[in-house]
Amino acid sequence: MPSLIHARGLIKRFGDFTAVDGIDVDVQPGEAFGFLGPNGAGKSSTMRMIGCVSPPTDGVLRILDMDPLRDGPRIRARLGVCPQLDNLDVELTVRENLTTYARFFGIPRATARRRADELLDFVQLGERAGSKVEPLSGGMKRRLTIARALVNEPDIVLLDEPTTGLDPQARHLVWERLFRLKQQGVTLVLTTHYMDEAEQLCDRLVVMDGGKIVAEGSPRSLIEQHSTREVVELRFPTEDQGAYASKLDGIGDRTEVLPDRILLYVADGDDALAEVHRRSLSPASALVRRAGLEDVFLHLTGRTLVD
Ligand SMILES: Nc1ncnc2c1ncn2[C@@H]1O[C@H](COP(=O)(O)OP(=O)(O)OP(=O)(O)O)[C@@H](O)[C@H]1O
Repeated sequence: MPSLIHARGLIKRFGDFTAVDGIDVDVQPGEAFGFLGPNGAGKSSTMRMIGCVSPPTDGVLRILDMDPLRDGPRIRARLGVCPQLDNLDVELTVRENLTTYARFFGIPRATARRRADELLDFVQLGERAGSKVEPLSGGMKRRLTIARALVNEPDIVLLDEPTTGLDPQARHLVWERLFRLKQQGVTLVLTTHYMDEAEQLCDRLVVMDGGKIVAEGSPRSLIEQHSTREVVELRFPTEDQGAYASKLDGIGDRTEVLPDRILLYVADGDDALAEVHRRSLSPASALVRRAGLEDVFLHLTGRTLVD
């Protein structure tokens, strides 16, 4: 089966600046695929090319086996798009936001109304169908935007930073709905700079930095390839964490010195912490945790995902 999204050497330039620098991507039907990277990595620029609203500068891009330059409207009809900033119509009610959008796709009025009600139930906004958009919370607006993206029963749903700006409870509710969609076999393509979001939702992801893909794989395989199993986070009572780094020599595979803490990459965190104490070092705080995608990003780029 051909990939739903196929990119080779895909480039987006703005004047002299290269925002997306020759990336290769393949997304298969039913997959939840992620672009993980910090602000400015080129994720949104990539999504806009996939969404057929920004033409590639160079390279190959096929969406649903069509050419975005020639077949933009036909492709867009089969995409659901949830942009980074909610662009709901505040003049309309919650339900009208869906039924009006459905009209763009030529969906008959009665079908649109039925589908709108089903989708509002799905995103748990059924009781708000008749209310205006403005008083909804950020999480509700995001769920409504997701419902709107599903109105045309799309083959691919594009979500640009689906939970940025939401509080933890609202994020979990969005994740839970997206997980349901995934279980229904909907192909999800999302961008995020939250490693927990990528770990929760993505079957496969690419890590982007400076317009390039620096790694690709499932969250688990990326962590296995680029990190030890556990990490010990040590905070020493000093302005200069680096002063302690040499005292930790030989503990674990690798050490990362951050402005506010030192990370020890180790197979067994408790053993490593015991060794720290044997060396008579007294960190102000010590935490043993499992390695995650943040550690992968730090290892590959020397930087953290969220500054
Ligand atoms: N229309 C534009 N004109 C000029 N530069 C742009 C334009 N759009 C994006 N850029 C630049 O391209 C780079 C990549 O931006 P992009 O929005 O794709 O990154 P991102 O990974 O999605 O980050 P964010 O999370 O901030 O959206 C940034 O340096 C941005 O300033």
